[in-house]
Amino acid sequence: MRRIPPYQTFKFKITALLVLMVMLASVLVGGASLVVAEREMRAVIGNQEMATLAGAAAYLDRDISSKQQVLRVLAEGLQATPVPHGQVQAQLEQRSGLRDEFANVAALDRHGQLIANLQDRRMVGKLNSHGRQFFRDTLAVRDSVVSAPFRSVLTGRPVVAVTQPVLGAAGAIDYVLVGTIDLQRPAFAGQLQALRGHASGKLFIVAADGTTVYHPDPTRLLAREAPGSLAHAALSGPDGWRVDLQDQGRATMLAHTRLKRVDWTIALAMPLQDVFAGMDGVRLRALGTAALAALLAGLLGWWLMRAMLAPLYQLYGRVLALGRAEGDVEQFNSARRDEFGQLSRAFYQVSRQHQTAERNLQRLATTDPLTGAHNRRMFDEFFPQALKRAIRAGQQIGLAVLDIDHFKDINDNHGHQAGDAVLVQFADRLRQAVRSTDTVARIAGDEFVIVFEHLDAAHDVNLLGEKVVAAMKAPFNVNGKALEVTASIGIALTTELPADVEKVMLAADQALYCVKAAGRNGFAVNCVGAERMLSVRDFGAPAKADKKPTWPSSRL
Ligand SMILES: Nc1nc2c(ncn2[C@@H]2O[C@H](COP(=O)(O)OP(=O)(O)OP(=O)(O)O)[C@@H](O)[C@H]2O)c(=O)[nH]1
Repeated sequence: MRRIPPYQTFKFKITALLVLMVMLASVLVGGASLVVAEREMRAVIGNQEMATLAGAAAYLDRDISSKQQVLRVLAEGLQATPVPHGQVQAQLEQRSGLRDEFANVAALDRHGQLIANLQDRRMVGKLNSHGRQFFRDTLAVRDSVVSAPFRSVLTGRPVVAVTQPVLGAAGAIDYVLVGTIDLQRPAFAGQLQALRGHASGKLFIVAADGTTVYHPDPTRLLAREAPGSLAHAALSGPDGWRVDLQDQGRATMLAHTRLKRVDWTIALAMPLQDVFAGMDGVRLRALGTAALAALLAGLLGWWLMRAMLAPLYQLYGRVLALGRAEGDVEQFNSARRDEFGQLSRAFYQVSRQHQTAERNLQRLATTDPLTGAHNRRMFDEFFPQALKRAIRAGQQIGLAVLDIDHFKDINDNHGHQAGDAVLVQFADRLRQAVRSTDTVARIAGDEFVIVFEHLDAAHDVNLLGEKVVAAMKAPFNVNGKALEVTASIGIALTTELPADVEKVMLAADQALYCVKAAGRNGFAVNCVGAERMLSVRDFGAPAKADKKPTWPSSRL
């Protein structure tokens, strides 16, 4: 039988299906978990960034607030003991702590004229800041203001200014103290840099008008941010974080919050790829786990399939053995309660039906349908073998050829059906007359044969002929009518003959011919017996009962 390629086997297909299903399930579950985890992680990271920014904003608010406080305390001191404008410079220089707090502290009279400058007293009188917005605002609100960032004329560095008006005795503004904060001073930049969190994070501060207050790239300081930039995005939305922005072609997470003391927004931008770098590893591990699970499932599936399909392979082996006539169909009558048991029992039933049909066919092929006796075909197969068996066993075998006398007349006078009924009864009587080991066959219309087996040498062969003749003595019952039926019988014996089928049959035929020639209704063992029978009839024995042959057999 043709061998199935391994990849076409049911086992392989089920295993492949199992592997695919496990992989699919792993990918689906893993993928869904990753999506959820990623979303959760975004929220966690976003909230972390917001907390960082809140800390940074609080730090800046405190810083500016403390600087305003320093100036306020200074202003209150100067108000308590008013000094002429010319001595303000000396007052400032006496407060050594001011240099730690500010890049520079200056004083402007009500017209914006520089009346004191801590960093460089030579500038006094040479500068007027009347046009500066923070100066005008301070005069307008009569209180401390924080300026927009600008480049200091005095230091050339980007700064913001914190102001504090000093009031005169009449309550009017006498002069304005201006403390500048260097936006590039290392302490300020260092603090903000430390707050940016992720290495690739970019922390920046932008004023409400779009001017950059702080940026890790010094060239961006004081620059106006264009619409579409991250700074613009931070200014345009409420405090919070988002992941839908691009920065230099890279998806970016932006968190931003407004300061309380000044109208600044502090923001932190980070490439999403860096934020979720850990997720790539998780993704890879999830994939690896899925592949490993699929492999294990495949191996387990293969092993399970082998174990589960073992009964099927056993069944297959039994069918093959049965095909080689090595097995018994009974072994398929399985008691298993599963599908394999069902299949085996179904095969068993079909095989049994097949066997029965075969036997019926065999029987039909070897049986005469009218009389139920064996037919010519069976006799032709059987007799040569019976002859051989008898010769091997050193036994005699007798072959009787029988012909119903004047059967044509029965047909003609009583009808064909009556003829059939005679044939059936004739066969029945023959079977009852002989032993069960003897074989009766109908070989032509009204011609029968009997094979007598297991005859020992001393057996009186005449008894065989007598038995058959006696069996036909009683009238036949045909449609309620009694009918006298006789037969002519020619018998041949093997011990007297060479073991040759043709010759045995010829001898029996010759004996039959002799009986017929002698007037029918009797038997002869070979020809001599027929002659004796003829002589009996010649002696005038008209009644059927008188025709019983009592003579000994002769030899050819
Ligand atoms: N009813 C019936 N008749 C059959 C059957 N087969 C053959 N016959 C008839 O049997 C008759 C046989 O006749 P024969 O053997 O020639 O002659 P017979 O009348 O027996 O004459 P003898 O043998 O010389 O006594 C024929 O008429 C056949 O048609 C059958 O199955 N049924």
